[in-house]
Amino acid sequence: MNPNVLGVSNKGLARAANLPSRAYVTFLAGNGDYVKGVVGLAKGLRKVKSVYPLVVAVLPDVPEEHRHILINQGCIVREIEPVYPPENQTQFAMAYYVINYSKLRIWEFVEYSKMIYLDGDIQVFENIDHLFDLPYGCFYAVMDCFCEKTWSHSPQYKIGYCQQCPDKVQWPEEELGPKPSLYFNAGMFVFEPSLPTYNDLLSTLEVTPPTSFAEQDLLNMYFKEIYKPIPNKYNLVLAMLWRHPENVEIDKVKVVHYCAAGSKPWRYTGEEENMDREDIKMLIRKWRAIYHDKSLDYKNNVINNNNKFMPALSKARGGFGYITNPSAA
Ligand SMILES: O=c1ccn([C@@H]2O[C@H](COP(=O)(O)OP(=O)(O)O)[C@@H](O)[C@H]2O)c(=O)[nH]1
Ligand SMILES: OC[C@H]1O[C@H](O[C@@H]2[C@@H](O)[C@H](O)[C@@H](O)[C@H](O)[C@@H]2O)[C@H](O)[C@@H](O)[C@H]1O
Ligand SMILES: [Mn+2]
Repeated sequence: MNPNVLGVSNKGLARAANLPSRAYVTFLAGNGDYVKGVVGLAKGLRKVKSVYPLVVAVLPDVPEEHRHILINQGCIVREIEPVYPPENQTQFAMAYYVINYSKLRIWEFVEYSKMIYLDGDIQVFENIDHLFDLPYGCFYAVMDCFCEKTWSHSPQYKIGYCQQCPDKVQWPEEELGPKPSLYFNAGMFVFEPSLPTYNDLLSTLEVTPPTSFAEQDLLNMYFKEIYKPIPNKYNLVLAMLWRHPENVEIDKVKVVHYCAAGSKPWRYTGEEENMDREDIKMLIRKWRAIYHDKSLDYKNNVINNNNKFMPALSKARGGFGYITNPSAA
């Protein structure tokens, strides 16, 4: 019986069964090689024994074959419609950033009370399930860095100011007005799906002129009042290694974000600037070891649990590596 017919949502079922309705979520667009990033992420979460499923929000252009690869890796694949920004002449920092507005659809996944969003070019090397227990009502993410060329359009970059080292170059308030609010990298964040927030986000998008970092700029503006920075170890933006090494304790890093130019592990050649660094090569090796580890494939991790209750829910909960009955997956 579909729980909704009973007038009880999955979230209601989760509460009734005292199960937290939580999940990781990532975003996949196109028929290119980012699917390898998502497979790596799926296997990485399994390696660290996360108890929550990974939902993959896919655009319609993601081919069936890629969707099956992800389902066979234990992911919950959800198709979303694209979200486009208002007509604009913006030069995004990267032309493809325009598709990243579609990430905003994940606020519609209200069967989950809390989700952790992770870009497909992220890897989780240590369990971060505890972040789901952060207090409700805030938006948690790691602060970004303004020192890469991708920021050359910004006043911060032009004067050499970065929030990662706010005392190095003082922000000239009299000349440029108040210091910018803390700004997060939108490759990883802890959030609460909500239809009112979703509808308000999309309405805000319709009246907001697009800017260089697309949905990342919009999210920073929208959640400014409730944004709470979390430590860099939860989303190591690779540029931090050469821009702010004093802020990085590599042995304590739990999550690595392969966002620097040339650092996508599935297409890494080592030719781009900074890509011949020993720490980069080590992080690429770590990612590839997980990606190629067959023991981390979903089929090798099927665990029957005592699915005595909530068959609908347990399927919805679809543990990550914890399968109720394989045929139901
Ligand atoms: O062709 C693409 C480009 C991006 N993405 C998704 O959008 C996210 C954001 O893009 P990206 O990570 O390349 O941006 P960066 O963090 O490097 O600026 C990726 O991680 C993927 O999850 C995708 O699926 N296909
Ligand atoms: O669409 C905008 C994107 O903006 C962010 O990427 C940027 C940002 O981190 C800069 O600070 C870096 O300099 C740059 O390399 C990196 O690509 C997010 O990682 C990505 O998910 C997405 O939101
Ligand atoms: Mn990314």
